[in-house]
Amino acid sequence: MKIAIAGAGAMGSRFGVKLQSAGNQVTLIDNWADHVTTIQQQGLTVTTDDGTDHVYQMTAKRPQEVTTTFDLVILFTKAMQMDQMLQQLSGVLGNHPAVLTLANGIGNIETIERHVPKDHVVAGTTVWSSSLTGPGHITVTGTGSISLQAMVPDKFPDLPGLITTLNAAGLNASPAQNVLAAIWKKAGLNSVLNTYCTLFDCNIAEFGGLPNWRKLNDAVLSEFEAVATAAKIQFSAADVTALIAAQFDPTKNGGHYPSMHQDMAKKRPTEIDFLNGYVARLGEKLGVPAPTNALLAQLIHSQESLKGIK
Ligand SMILES: NC(=O)C1=CN([C@@H]2O[C@H](COP(=O)(O)OP(=O)(O)OC[C@H]3O[C@@H](n4cnc5c(N)ncnc54)[C@H](OP(=O)(O)O)[C@@H]3O)[C@@H](O)[C@H]2O)C=CC1
Ligand SMILES: CC(C)(CO)C(=O)C(=O)O
Repeated sequence: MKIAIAGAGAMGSRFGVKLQSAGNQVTLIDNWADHVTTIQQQGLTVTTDDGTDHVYQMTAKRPQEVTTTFDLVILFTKAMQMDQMLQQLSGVLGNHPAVLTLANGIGNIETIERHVPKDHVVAGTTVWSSSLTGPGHITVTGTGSISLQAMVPDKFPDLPGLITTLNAAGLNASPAQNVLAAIWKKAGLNSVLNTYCTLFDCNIAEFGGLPNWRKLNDAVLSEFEAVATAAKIQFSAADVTALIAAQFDPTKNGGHYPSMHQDMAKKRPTEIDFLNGYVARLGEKLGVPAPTNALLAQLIHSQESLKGIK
C-alpha cells in the first residue's frame, strides 16, 4: 500500500517504520526542515527499550514537495497543526485517499471534514507512544494498540483491509463500536496523564506511584463524565480510570513521558485546549461547570507562558 504519514514526528515516525518494515511504500511528510533533511541524508534513527539504535532509510518530504498520490494518508500532526497540514496537502487529497487520524484531542474530526469528504475518513485512538528526541531521531518504549472506525461505515470501501494492513505491521488495530466514545475515552486518559505528568514533571509510572493519584484522576474524570452525559456522548470515568491504571506498567507506558510533557520540555505549544480546555469550554456552553479542568488548562497555559511558549 502507498502510505503518506502527514506529521512525521514521534508517532508518525514510529508508525512509518513499522508500516514500511511490513512492506508498504511509506512517505514521511513533515514541516520541520531539519528533521526531513536528517532523514533524507542519514536515515531515521530509532532508539529502542534496550538503548540500541536502529537506522531506517525512509522517504521524507516537506508538504510542498509532495506530488505523488497515496492509498492512505495517516494524519499524525498535533491537533493545532492539522488544519495547516490538510491545506498544504490539498493536491494529494484531491485524489481521494483514505484519511486516518489517531491524533489526541477532541475536535480533530471536525477539522478533517473541512478538507476531506466524510466517507473517506477513519478516526480512532492509540496508546502506542514515542518521543522525538532530535531531528531524524525517535526513542520508543513499550507496545500499544489502536481502536478505529470509519466515519460513514457503509460508504468506506474496506475497513477490514485497512485493519489487516495495520496489523501486518504489528500495530494491534481493532474496530471501535463508537468512535466518538473512543475519542473521549482517550481524551480523558490524556487529560489526566498528560496534564499531571507535565505539571509534576514525572513519567506515567511515577504518577501511578503517587498515593493520591486516584483523587487527582477522579477530579478530572467526574467532570468529563458530567459534560459527556450532557453532550450525549458515552463516557465512563471508571473505564477510563482502568485504562489509565493499565498504563502504569513499565511494559506498557510506565517509562513514557506523555507527549504534552515532551512539548513543554521542547518549549512547544501543548494540546491542552483540545483536552481539559475543550471539556471546560463545552461544559460552560452546556451549563455543566468543569472547574477542575478549567483550572488545569489555566495551569498548563501559565507554564507555557513562563517558558515563553506562544
Ligand atoms: N508522542 C506520543 O507518545 C503520543 C502522541 N499522540 C498524539 O499524536 C499526535 C502527534 O504527536 P507527536 O508524534 O508526539 O508529535 P511531535 O511533537 O513528535 O511532532 C509533531 C510536530 O511538531 C513539530 N516539532 C516537534 N518537535 C519539534 C522541534 N524540536 N523543532 C521543530 N519542530 C518540531 C514537527 O512539525 P512542524 O514542523 O510541522 O511543527 C512535528 O511533526 C498528537 O496528537 C499527540 O497527542 C498519541 C499517542 C502517543
Ligand atoms: C502514550 C500516551 C497514552 C500517554 O498519555 C499518550 O497518548 C501521549 O503521550 O500523548
